[in-house]
Amino acid sequence: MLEETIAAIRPADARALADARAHQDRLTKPPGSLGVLEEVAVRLAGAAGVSPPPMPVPAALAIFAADHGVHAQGVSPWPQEVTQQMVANFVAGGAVANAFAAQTGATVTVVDVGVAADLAPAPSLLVMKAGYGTADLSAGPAMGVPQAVQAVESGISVARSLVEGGARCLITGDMGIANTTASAALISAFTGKDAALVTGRGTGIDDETHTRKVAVVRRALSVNRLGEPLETLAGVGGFEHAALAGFILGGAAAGVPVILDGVIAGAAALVAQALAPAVADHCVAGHRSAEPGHAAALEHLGLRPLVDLELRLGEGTGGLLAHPLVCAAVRVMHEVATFDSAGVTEKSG
Ligand SMILES: Cc1cc2ncn([C@H]3O[C@H](COP(=O)(O)O)[C@@H](O)[C@H]3O)c2cc1C
Ligand SMILES: O=C(O)c1cccnc1
Repeated sequence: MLEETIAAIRPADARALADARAHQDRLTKPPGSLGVLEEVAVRLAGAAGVSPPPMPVPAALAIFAADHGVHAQGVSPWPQEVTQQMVANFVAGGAVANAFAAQTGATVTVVDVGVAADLAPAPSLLVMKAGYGTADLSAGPAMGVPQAVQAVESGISVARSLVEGGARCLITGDMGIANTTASAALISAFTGKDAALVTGRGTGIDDETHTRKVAVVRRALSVNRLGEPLETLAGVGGFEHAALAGFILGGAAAGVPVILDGVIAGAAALVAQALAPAVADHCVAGHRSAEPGHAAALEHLGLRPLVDLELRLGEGTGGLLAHPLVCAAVRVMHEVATFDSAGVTEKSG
């Protein structure tokens, strides 16, 4: 399933890109006046292979939840059980992600890919466990490569079934106490940036905890074999990173744009990009998180974030906030008159 998905991902279509740029310049506005939004619409045209690209509605958020053995190293101030408690909150509709999803009309699907407990069944909860939390990545591999592949394929199948159900835009979400530690390790491994530069304060840690977190990330990078993308993922990643990488690949393979959330999605997108370099053509960076590793990941992916509101929450919140902007960018391509059709005189010279 993974190989087939990778093989189905096409780079941006040059003809659709050129058509979209030309169309932007015929619309009744000074060329370039919509700034970054013009580039967003052009990117979506390239990804879809047609200009104008389809409207990215309806949108579907998938929140991948998992626990982390590295939590035992004291890298997060929050107890591990907050992961499962927040899953219950998502399915009850009580989290920030639910409020933002309602605001933009996105559906919310929660996927247990490795929470360290059995959760109460709920209609919006999919159980696709690759394990009950990862092993401590600072002591050895977080998971086996077969487990990583299983979680990646879970993400692919969630993307596929959301698209089969009518979704025309996928938004990434995550929940997993201590997952900013695994994110920093993945980002350091894939970008080559030093652990100290990409390790942030997650949910809010003091200086002493931050120093310990950087040391934990360094240890993770030295005790694990970092080679093939899946080996690196299995060594220092989390089950939600693996599933998110699959979700991103699955959306791209299905021809549907994927709006990335924050640092966890950024780390997962690096895995996806290492497996299928063209995948970034199908992604939109929803926002830039306050986590320093996120900017490093986006730079490596060649993506420019749409929103910068100092968010540091995850769950998909930054991706959800960007969705109306992406919709507006595409709507312009469908609905704005051209100079010819509206009888507006173009600039001279
Ligand atoms: C109540 C609560 C809700 C959250 N929603 C997302 N996160 C975010 O914070 C966690 C990562 O930060 P760290 O690595 O510092 O533990 C992840 O679960 C992420 O999704 C939350 C964290 C908390 C505490
Ligand atoms: O960038 C994020 O998405 C993020 C930052 C801090 C904690 N959780 C998530």
